[in-house]
Amino acid sequence: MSIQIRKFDSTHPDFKQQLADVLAFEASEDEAIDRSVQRILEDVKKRGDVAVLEYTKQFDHVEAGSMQALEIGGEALQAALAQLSPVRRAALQTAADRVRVYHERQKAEIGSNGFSYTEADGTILGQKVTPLDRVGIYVPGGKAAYPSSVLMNAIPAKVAGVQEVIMVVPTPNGVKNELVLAAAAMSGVDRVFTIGGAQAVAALAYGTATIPQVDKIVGPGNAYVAAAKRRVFGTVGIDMIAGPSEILVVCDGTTDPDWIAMDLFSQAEHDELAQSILICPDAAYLDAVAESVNRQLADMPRKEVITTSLTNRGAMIKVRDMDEACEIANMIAAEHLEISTENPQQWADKIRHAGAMFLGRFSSESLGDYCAGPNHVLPTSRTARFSSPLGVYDFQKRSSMLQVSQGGAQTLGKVAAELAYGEGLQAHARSAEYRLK
Ligand SMILES: NC(=O)c1ccc[n+]([C@@H]2O[C@H](COP(=O)([O-])OP(=O)(O)OC[C@H]3O[C@@H](n4cnc5c(N)ncnc54)[C@H](O)[C@@H]3O)[C@@H](O)[C@H]2O)c1
Ligand SMILES: N[C@H](CO)Cc1c[nH]c[nH+]1
Ligand SMILES: [Zn+2]
Repeated sequence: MSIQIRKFDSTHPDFKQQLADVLAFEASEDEAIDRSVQRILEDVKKRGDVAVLEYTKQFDHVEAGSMQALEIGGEALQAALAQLSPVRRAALQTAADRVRVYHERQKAEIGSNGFSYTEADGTILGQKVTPLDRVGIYVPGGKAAYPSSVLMNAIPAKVAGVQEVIMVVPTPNGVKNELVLAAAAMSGVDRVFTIGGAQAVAALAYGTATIPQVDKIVGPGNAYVAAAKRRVFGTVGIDMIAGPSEILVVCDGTTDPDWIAMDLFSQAEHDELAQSILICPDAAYLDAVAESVNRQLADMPRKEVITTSLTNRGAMIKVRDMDEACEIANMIAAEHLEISTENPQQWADKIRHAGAMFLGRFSSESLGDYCAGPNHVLPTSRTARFSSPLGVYDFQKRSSMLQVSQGGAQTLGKVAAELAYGEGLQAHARSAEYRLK
């Protein structure tokens, strides 16, 4: 099996259009997914647990007599943790500790006490920060199991002070991943249901007889999960659209081509719809990476997923220079951007849009996926132009606080009444005027 990754040259007159085509999902595929997700959401909203059980049978091949049978209790979670080998447990603990330290630092940086200030007349204005009451975390599980995603979702929620974290994770053919369950125990998840896809998102968003409705749903998933989150937004909060994984490598042509080929594989192996792109000013280097891709493919267990992903959604782009590479990187706004160059900071300074930036040859994206500390739940499909990594801030909300003194009511009352009359809103005006002396 060999891979032909499409090659592009930024000097080609149609390059902008070619790039747009590379970045777009097949529109028809997207619409078909959205239509089927809409049906599933409506059905779960109407029929609750019964519909979730049916879809779980259809998509995950798990037949359960009741939704309770799909809940994994606290004891089973603790047992999974206890049964890990010492080496694996230590690795999980190290990752969890590093993720916690990073998010505690983030919480300290963004603040959780709000603020207030007092004006000369005694009026107090400010903002109160409150953790969300109950959140749903989606942990993907269709093609691979993601213990690391349990940590990345649950730890910032608990650091923020969320009372109740409800996790959903599909278990295709009923196969439970012990490391996923152990990670749930380690990160303090409160309840776990083995359901996935749009039906799990619907159950969390609308609530069923068994699954409590949450305030917000966070976490990554495949295109069905992403479409479902998009549709339930408004009924519940969502963090972002974190769909099929993406990696963009900007390289100056001096990193070992085998390293870069493997970095491209690392995201391609997630999903047929994952996207891996390499940009470099050196055409010979792109050829060397293409050769390495085909040489190393033979050793990859997930060959078929990698091949489909790289063939359909992969790209190699020859650019004039590194400045142009950064411009294109900003247009792509990838989930992960590796800047594999000498002095990477000078190029990072030119990047405005990326979910996470990995600077220098030793910062492989995979370290961020598991244990470096920053969150691996990141915006995909160019939404890094306006979205941020999952963080403590996603599990907090803010309320404005106003305590107007009698003196303040005099000054503000006149201003408010004048503007209210201007808007034709009598009650607003009088409500302010009643408090004037
Ligand atoms: N952006 C991030 O932070 C991040 C992190 C980890 C993983 N990921 C991505 O998460 C995704 C995980 O995908 P996955 O498939 O392994 O697991 P998943 O849990 O996201 O999806 C599995 C579910 O998809 C549903 N499904 C599958 N085929 C369907 C169909 N034809 N119709 C309706 N529903 C269907 C099923 O309900 C199934 O339970 C990958 O794309 C990976 O790249 C992203
Ligand atoms: N790369 C994924 C985010 O796109 C996260 C992950 C988990 N495990 C391996 N990788
Ligand atoms: Zn990954």
